[in-house]
Amino acid sequence: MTDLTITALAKSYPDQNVLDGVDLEVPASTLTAVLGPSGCGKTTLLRLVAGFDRPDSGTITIGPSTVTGDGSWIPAHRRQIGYVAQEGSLFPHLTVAANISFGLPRRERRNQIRLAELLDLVGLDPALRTRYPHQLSGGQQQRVALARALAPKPRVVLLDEPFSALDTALREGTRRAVVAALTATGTTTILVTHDQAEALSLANQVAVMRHGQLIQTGTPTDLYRRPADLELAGFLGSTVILPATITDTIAQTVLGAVPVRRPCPGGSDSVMIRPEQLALAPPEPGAPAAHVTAVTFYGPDAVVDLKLPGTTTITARVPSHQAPEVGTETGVTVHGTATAYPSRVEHLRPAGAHST
Ligand SMILES: Nc1ncnc2c1ncn2[C@@H]1O[C@H](COP(=O)(O)OP(=O)(O)OP(=O)(O)O)[C@@H](O)[C@H]1O
Repeated sequence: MTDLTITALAKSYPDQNVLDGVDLEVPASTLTAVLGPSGCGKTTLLRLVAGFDRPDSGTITIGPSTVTGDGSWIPAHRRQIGYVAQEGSLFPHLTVAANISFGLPRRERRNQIRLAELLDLVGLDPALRTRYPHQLSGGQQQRVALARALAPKPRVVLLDEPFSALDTALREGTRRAVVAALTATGTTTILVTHDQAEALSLANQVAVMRHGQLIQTGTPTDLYRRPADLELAGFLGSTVILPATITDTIAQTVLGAVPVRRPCPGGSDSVMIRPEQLALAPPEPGAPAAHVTAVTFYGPDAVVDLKLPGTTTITARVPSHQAPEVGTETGVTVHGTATAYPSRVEHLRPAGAHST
């Protein structure tokens, strides 16, 4: 069941078209990440859904109600929406308990059981209830902000880059606590982020925004494995792009025959794989070997720069304990399938292959 539907939404400012025909369906009780670079229109989209701004055209429907468009306008406070901003949204002069209770209906503000439930939901120690925001870590503050947003049992929660101000150590635990609370309450959620790993790891559905349009919407695995174009492939992660001759569903590449996920309408002469799909092993006698030109150690894994016969260079990502020595020769095999793209000369190095 779809809980939130956005149709042909457009918004411009005097000097700029910010949203240009956005369509999005967010299924009930799921988390959709809207992913895009800074300035692409993510916050504008959230503000229109929340009812803080009006669009130029288009409709927004929450459950059975059209809240914007088709002659309807439901103000922000009647949309049953919770909003969590990047940082600093707590009232500095109120305790944790008072901040969270502020989100409760007036008759429930003294309900200590509900307050305890909300603290538990977001994984906060009840002892923190008497502290003020400046006495909390950034991660604790964001959990309080979420508890306050969830207090009135909203239909939809909007998260505007809620983890981006946290340092790496706090970010992971806070993300997990927030998603656990949203899942436990079955809340329909939109998260906007410019962080690919965050979108891919947290969301049920990812919608990628570019210049005010959603260019592809799908599950995280779909997007990562079958991005709509090579620019999006590179935005979502590192790529290995190889020239290929494709017959039916097999691509002949410098690394041998690789199965292709889907044929490319109009033909194709390049395929994309991810660096972690490359496995390195001692070269087979007679088989082409690659020369290891650099190894970058990242702890659990390592990035290995390889020069193939000719002048082609590619990059593999392997478990760090399997990384070969710089200067040695290695065999390279491709695991899994590749995605085919129409010829895009500008994405290829003069040598004919490329990895980012
Ligand atoms: N009130 C406004 N008046 C004029 N221009 C605006 C206004 N609000 C946003 N913009 C412009 O619209 C564009 C999109 O802004 P928006 O905040 O939606 O992007 P974003 O993707 O959320 O970026 P970020 O990740 O940096 O927050 C930007 O170029 C911004 O300068």
